[in-house]
This record gives sequence, C-alpha cells and structure tokens, in this order.
Amino acid sequence: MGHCRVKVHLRLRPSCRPSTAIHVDHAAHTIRIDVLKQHGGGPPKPYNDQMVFPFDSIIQSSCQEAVFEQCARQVVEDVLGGYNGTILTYGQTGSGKTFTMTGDTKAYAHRGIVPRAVERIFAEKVAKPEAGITVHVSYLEVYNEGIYDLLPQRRLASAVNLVAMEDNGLIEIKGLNKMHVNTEEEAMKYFFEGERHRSVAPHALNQMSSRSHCVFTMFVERHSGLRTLQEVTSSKLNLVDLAGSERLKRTEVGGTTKKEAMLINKSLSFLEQAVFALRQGLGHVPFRQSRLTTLLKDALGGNCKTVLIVCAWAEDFFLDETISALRFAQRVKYLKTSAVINKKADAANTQRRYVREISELKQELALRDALTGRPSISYDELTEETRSALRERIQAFLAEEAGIDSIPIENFKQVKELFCLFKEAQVSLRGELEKLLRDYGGGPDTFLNHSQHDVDINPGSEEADDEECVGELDKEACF
Ligand SMILES: Nc1ncnc2c1ncn2[C@@H]1O[C@H](COP(=O)(O)OP(=O)(O)OP(=O)(O)O)[C@@H](O)[C@H]1O
Repeated sequence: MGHCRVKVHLRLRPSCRPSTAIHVDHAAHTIRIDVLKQHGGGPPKPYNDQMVFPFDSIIQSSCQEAVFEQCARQVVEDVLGGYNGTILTYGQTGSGKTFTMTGDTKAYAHRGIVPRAVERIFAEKVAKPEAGITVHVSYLEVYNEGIYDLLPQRRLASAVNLVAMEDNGLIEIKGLNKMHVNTEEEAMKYFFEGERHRSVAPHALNQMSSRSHCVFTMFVERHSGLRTLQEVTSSKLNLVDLAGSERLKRTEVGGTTKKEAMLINKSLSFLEQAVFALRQGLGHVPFRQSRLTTLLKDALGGNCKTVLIVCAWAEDFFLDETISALRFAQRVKYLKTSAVINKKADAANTQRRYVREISELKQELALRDALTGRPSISYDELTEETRSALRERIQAFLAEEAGIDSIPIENFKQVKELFCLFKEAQVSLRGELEKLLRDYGGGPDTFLNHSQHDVDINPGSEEADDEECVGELDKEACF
C-alpha cells in the first residue's frame, strides 16, 4: 500500500481587474497575498501583512490542454494502471470550476478535464485490445442533501434519492445506474445527457451556476494480458465538480436559489470540518455529517489518488473568498491517502485453469491405472447405461443371486452412486413391506410401532446403513 499526498493545484481565473494584492511566483509554485490592514483607525497601510501559500502548481493563463496535462493526466494514467483516482474542483461561485472540469462547449479546444479523460481512456482501449478494457460510466449530483442519478434509465427514476454505503472499504451508491460504454462517443453521450439534468440557476456572478455537487465516474476493468498470470484490475475515476461557496449579498439570490446556496455553503463547511479533522489526526472524522463528505471519504483518506484544483477569482473584490479557498487548499495539501492497485482474479481465466488442471489430473490417473495393471477406468460422470447396470447388480446382490456376492468398486463417483441406489432399493423394500403389513390387516402404525423389534427391516439410522454398505463394499473394493 502506497501512502500518497493529495496534490493541490491553483487555477486563477483571468480577469480584466486583476488584484494588486495577489502575486504569483511560478518558479516557486507559491502565491503571496499582501493584505491591507487598518491600524488604530488611521489610514490603511497597504501590504503590511503577507500570506504565502505553496501549491503543486499554479495555473494563471494556461489553456485547457495544459491544465489537463499538469493536473489530471497522471491520475488518469494511474486509473488505467488499476488505482482509484479522484479529481475535484473547488472554489467560490463563478471561479471556473465547471469551466475546468467540463469546459466550454462552444469551442473544442476549450473542452475540460472530463472529455479529455474520456478520450485518454478510450485511446488506451483502442491501442491495447489485448487488455480487454471495459468501461462503465455513472453520473450523480448531490442536491439539497440528496443524491440523485443524472443518468436515469427511466425518467421517473430521476427523483429517487439514493443511499451511499460502504462496501468492501469503498463508498458505493446503491441503485446508481452504471452504463456500459464501448466508445468515447457513447461515454460523452451519457455525460451530456447527465449535464442536461444537472441543477443550474443564474445569479449575479454566474449565469449558469451549479446548484449541486456533481460526480461523473468512469469504472475501468482491465486484463493483465499476460497469459500465465492473467488477472483483472478494477478501478474508478471520479471527476467531481463541486458547487461554489457563495456570499448571499454578492450573488443577490432569493427563494429556492437562496435555500440552495445555504445548503451548498453548509455542505462545504462540513467538508472543511472533515478535512480539518483529518489534518489534525483526530480519531473521529465526521464523514457521515453530509452526503458530500460521505461520497468523498475515499478521496480524502482512503484507497484513492486524489488531485484538488482550487479555482479562484483573482480580483480585489473577492480577496476574502480567495484567501479562504487558499486556506482550505493548504489543509488538503497535507492529507494522505492509501492507494493500492485493485486486482482481482479473472473469473474466466480461473475457470480455464481449473478445466486444464482437471484434464491433467485425469491423465495422471489413467497413467497410474495403466502402470498398476488396472483396466481402463472412466472418471467422467456416470452414464445412464452404467447407472442401470449398477442398479441391476445391486438388485441381484440384495436378492442373493448366485455368484453375485460383491460389487466391485472402480472410483469415488461410483461409490456415491451406489449409496444412492442402495437407498433407492431400501425405500422400495420398505414400501413393499408396508403394503404386505396392510394386506395382513395391520396399518402403517402397526408397522411403525413394531418394526424396530418385530420386523427388523431398518436397523439403526440411515448413516448406519450407509456405513454398513461401505463396510461390505470395502471388503471387496479394489481401489
Ligand atoms: N479560466 C477561464 N478562462 C475563460 N473563461 C472562464 C475561466 N474560468 C471561468 N470562465 C468563465 O466564467 C464563467 C463562470 O465559470 P464556471 O461556470 O466554470 O464557474 P463555477 O466555478 O463553476 O461557478 P458555480 O460554482 O457558480 O457553478 C463561465 O462563463 C466560464 O466560461
């Protein structure tokens, strides 16, 4: 098991009013914020306090391709290698989370991490047909503290609030549709179908503001491709577009949108609490406090390789929001996960191996029989013919026909069959005796009451019968 630190990148949204307080050092991967402070009611002294936040990388004016290469590519490669991966975007409303994750559909070059990840996974599937890669996708949203499937097979199903459960140490959503997809186009078709069902609403800072946290997941199964050591890796890539935190007086919302904003802020503060508890090494981490933290449990501390992309709006007007996002990022930066390659035996290959082993064992037995001078013995299932020949022999044996004083044993399958046939004979004999007793005027009760003492047709238990049979058989057995 490899412990790996969560990688944290910062993406600054381009602005026509860039903040004079924000300074990026690209070489050192740090951002410095010079904070204005008031002293003793006097005039504000600019830049008398500085905060420096280190990141794994800071992206300021890079294109979408560079963002994918810098932040997401390695996680997608790790998922193809059998690890679970999660990429999350986090930040205030309108800061560019959806732009980073989904992209802008107006221009192909503006496509985001999701379409690029899908493209990379299917490129691998096409390039390595021997790996037999299979892909399923799911798409859900956490809206107002409920989990909803964005890919309902029937439209009615969209209203069902799903349950997140822990299964084998990993979080699973019971009843979530997982669509099998063969091509990049099919996967994107489902992604766009889910996008249509997402909850969005306009407000002062964003015309298409996400009102829910969305998770698009790709489940990838891949065969090792080595004939002798064939196994399957089974991994998943979670692409998470979190809803943005918002200050209600800035977004100027009311009614449903206000209620949504309050629930978004609440779930994000639960996320901060969970991250704080993990960072402090507290014994109890409150993952169960909200649907979002339950969903992100693996990503924050479990079997997963995780990347967080913090999006920020680098304008003076939003300095408070930016500082609080940067602080959150610093806590996440120190979280460690325990990612392992998720291997399992290939069921089809295991079956093929057993068939081969059985065939080899049969050959071994045949060779041993030949060397010890035994007649050729079949170890296959008994045929109907063999069965009726055995039945006849048992009847002759029980009837004490001349010359039939033993039943030769050939193999274990035959022994099992003999027990069944003896039982069959015994049941038939018992039926005949009951009939005889009835004909002589006694009912079955008479038979049952006296059979143990007077008519000794069934001494001891069935097991004892079987043992006796074995004893008899053993005397003559010629293994
Ligand atoms: N880096 C960027 N380059 C160009 N345009 C951007 C960038 N980031 C964001 N935008 C634009 O800003 C607007 C808001 O961005 P986006 O919807 O991605 O914000 P968001 O963080 O997802 O907001 P919300 O939390 O409200 O959903 C969009 O029109 C988007 O195209």
